[in-house]
Amino acid sequence: MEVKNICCIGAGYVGGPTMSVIAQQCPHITVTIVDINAERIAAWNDSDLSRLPVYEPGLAEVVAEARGRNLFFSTDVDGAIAGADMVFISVNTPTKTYGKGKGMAADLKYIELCARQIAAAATSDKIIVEKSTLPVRTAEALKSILHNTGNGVSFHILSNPEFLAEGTAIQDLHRPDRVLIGGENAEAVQALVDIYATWVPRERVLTTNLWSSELSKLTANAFLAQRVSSINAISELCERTGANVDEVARAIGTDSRIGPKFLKASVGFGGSCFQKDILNLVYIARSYGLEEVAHYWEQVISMNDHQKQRFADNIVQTLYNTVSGKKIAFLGWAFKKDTNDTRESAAIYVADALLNEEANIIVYDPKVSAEQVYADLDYLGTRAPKENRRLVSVVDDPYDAAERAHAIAVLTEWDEFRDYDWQRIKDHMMKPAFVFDGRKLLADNRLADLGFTYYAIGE
Ligand SMILES: NC(=O)C1=CN([C@@H]2O[C@H](COP(=O)(O)OP(=O)(O)OC[C@H]3O[C@@H](n4cnc5c(N)ncnc54)[C@H](O)[C@@H]3O)[C@@H](O)[C@H]2O)C=CC1
Ligand SMILES: O=C(O)[C@H]1O[C@H](OP(=O)(O)OP(=O)(O)OC[C@H]2O[C@@H](n3ccc(=O)[nH]c3=O)[C@H](O)[C@@H]2O)[C@H](O)[C@@H](O)[C@@H]1O
Repeated sequence: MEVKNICCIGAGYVGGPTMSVIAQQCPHITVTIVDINAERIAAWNDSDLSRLPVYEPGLAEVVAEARGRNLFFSTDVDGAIAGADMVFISVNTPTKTYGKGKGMAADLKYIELCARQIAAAATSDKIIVEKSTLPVRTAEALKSILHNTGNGVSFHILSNPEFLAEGTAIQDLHRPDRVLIGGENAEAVQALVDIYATWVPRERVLTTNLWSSELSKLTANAFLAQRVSSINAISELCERTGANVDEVARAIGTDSRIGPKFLKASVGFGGSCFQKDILNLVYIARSYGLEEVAHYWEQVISMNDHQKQRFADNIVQTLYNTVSGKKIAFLGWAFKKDTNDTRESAAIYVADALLNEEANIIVYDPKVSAEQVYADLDYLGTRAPKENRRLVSVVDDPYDAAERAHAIAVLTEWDEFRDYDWQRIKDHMMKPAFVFDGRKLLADNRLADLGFTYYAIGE
């Protein structure tokens, strides 16, 4: 089965970069990425590459190479489905906000809509690839919809979860630790293996049954998040005992069974997926009556919520038990460095807790717009949008953020924060000049020697 035309439904953080790399690496395949969001598609087609809707180091170069050659962005979903041999589904699968499973289960309505649209638009046989992160056994539902509502053409369903991390998406896609493909039909599996094998060493392309592939994605995210919650739990103990969490992480990480990666203590993990996927795993376990399994994984989220809350609490307590009317400068709003994505960022929840105490917050983030900051706070619904705009301002110069601030809170580990003129910052702050480092980023900057009162997570 040779694939000549690929359609990807969903031009988001996954669909955009993933398909751009496939197009770059496979010039013989035409890749069309479609989305119902016309504004997003227009941004992907913008001749000014700095305006692509997703910021990822190296992405603009990949798009520049392939766009218009064999990579296309379009709103014509039906047309792209009809012309494709292989259709990737890469739409969002957020946590349900209503009905059964509210706050826990994945909302599969966008997936189902895609399946129905594929069934209606398809006039020839197709391979359908689940690229979105889905609950185990979703392929069964997809199969049922496709076979019962289609035009008599046949569909083979594959699971091909994506493991890229934001901020390093292009590097992760160029050199993945592994590519995972689950499926029942050997020919369909081979067709997708062949695409990846163009640039990924064959031994790194793993094939499994459908259900293992679907479940492996949720499991991978649960294990990764669990490591962050584990080191964050230890960070609190470090703060009480004089141990230093980075030293502990290094000491345990050199054990090859534990490994050094993903052991950086922080103000809490964010991002669109860790929490959503663990909640989904918990929901699935509970739906099979596996209460202990559900409870076990739930703790990863409880620890993360605790970490964000205690970071905010520490700021309030240290500032003499009141932040009312005080100016707190936030360095960073994105959920990690090198991305403009703010979904579930710890900064949102820390800000919310401080705003409940009537703090004034001034945000600086090199890649996040004021609009986005307000949208994130408004989405919580804790207070009126007008109130968020009264209490929070967003600036595009870090030194302006620090001006007359009572404290600085570091929420994202952007490299540039290390290189600031910290003496200049201190000179313009209220005294004592407090820094609360939620990323342990400035531990080597000798802020205490400069006269700051410096607190870092885990020391
Ligand atoms: N963001 C990440 O780093 C990763 C995300 N994932 C998974 O990938 C999936 C997609 O995530 P993101 O790309 O972050 O989401 P996103 O929200 O950035 O993009 C999804 C896109 O799908 C579009 N869409 C929804 N329904 C549609 C329809 N019926 N027809 C056409 N377009 C439609 C939306 O307009 C949106 O632009 C999720 O399941 C997520 O869990 C997996 C690995 C990494
Ligand atoms: O399914 C997904 O969406 C993706 O989720 C994560 O990727 P991502 O959320 O983009 O970024 P990570 O690097 O995993 O960071 C997640 C959060 O954990 C935090 N983190 C990470 C590592 C660490 O040691 N400490 C720590 O606090 C980060 O600051 C960030 O807030 C996974 O790493 C990807 O493999 C997966 O594909």
